[in-house]
Amino acid sequence: MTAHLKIQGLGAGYGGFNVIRSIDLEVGPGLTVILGPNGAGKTTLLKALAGLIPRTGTVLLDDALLPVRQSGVAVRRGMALVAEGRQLFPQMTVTENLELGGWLSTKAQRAERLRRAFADFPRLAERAQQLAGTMSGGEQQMVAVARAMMSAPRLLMLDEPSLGLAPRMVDELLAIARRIADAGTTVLLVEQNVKKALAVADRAHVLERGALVDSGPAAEIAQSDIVRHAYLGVATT
Ligand SMILES: Nc1ncnc2c1ncn2[C@@H]1O[C@H](COP(=O)(O)OP(=O)(O)OP(=O)(O)O)[C@@H](O)[C@H]1O
Repeated sequence: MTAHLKIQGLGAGYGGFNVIRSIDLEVGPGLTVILGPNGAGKTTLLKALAGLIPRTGTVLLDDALLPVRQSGVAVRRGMALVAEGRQLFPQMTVTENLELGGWLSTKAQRAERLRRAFADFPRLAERAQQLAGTMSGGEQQMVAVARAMMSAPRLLMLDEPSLGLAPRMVDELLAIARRIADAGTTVLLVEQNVKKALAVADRAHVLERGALVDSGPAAEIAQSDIVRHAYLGVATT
């Protein structure tokens, strides 16, 4: 079930302007977090990987080249993205939103995955018939993650899942990401909650102005000067 992503010389941006430049990155099994300040290009990186915007360079998923700007192919190959803002259908129920996540699967697969989603997210099972738009921010984020899991991805990309959520909900969502990684799906997480993200991640990369400036095991990155000073508020001595 796990996936291995190999990115070489990746560039991407908007209207001819490259936001990210020549990124080399490997993402293996477990939970990998991308950290970085606002505007560093984290969302752009995930969008480029998902095939939603043009890119240069190569992206290999389990040694097979992923075509540019073909998000359907990326999904078929096992990649799922939970974008910032969740993008649920607010007038549809939780169940209907989840079923849409299984659009590429058979009816039987969809039923089995829905059963599993409700087992993994009991809070959603209780609210199966509730309209997604009436749920709390944290619950909506859970629906978005559960919906992405309906495609049984081997690589799950999460763009700031904890944005705007209360601390307890942030903990819950990061714990969900950890559980998904432990269950065998490779997870690539973009997160602003640096301390909490580093506590659950296996590996971390720091993106600044479109380039990677630090990479390593999460525990080491948590101790690195760049992260301690710029993101964890530790005063320079
Ligand atoms: N659709 C777009 N068109 C033009 N420029 C864009 C577009 N989306 C993002 N940008 C620009 O690209 C740069 C990187 O944005 P991006 O959203 O990737 O950063 P980020 O690291 O995810 O930031 P944040 O943490 O604030 O979400 C920013 O300067 C942003 O203004």
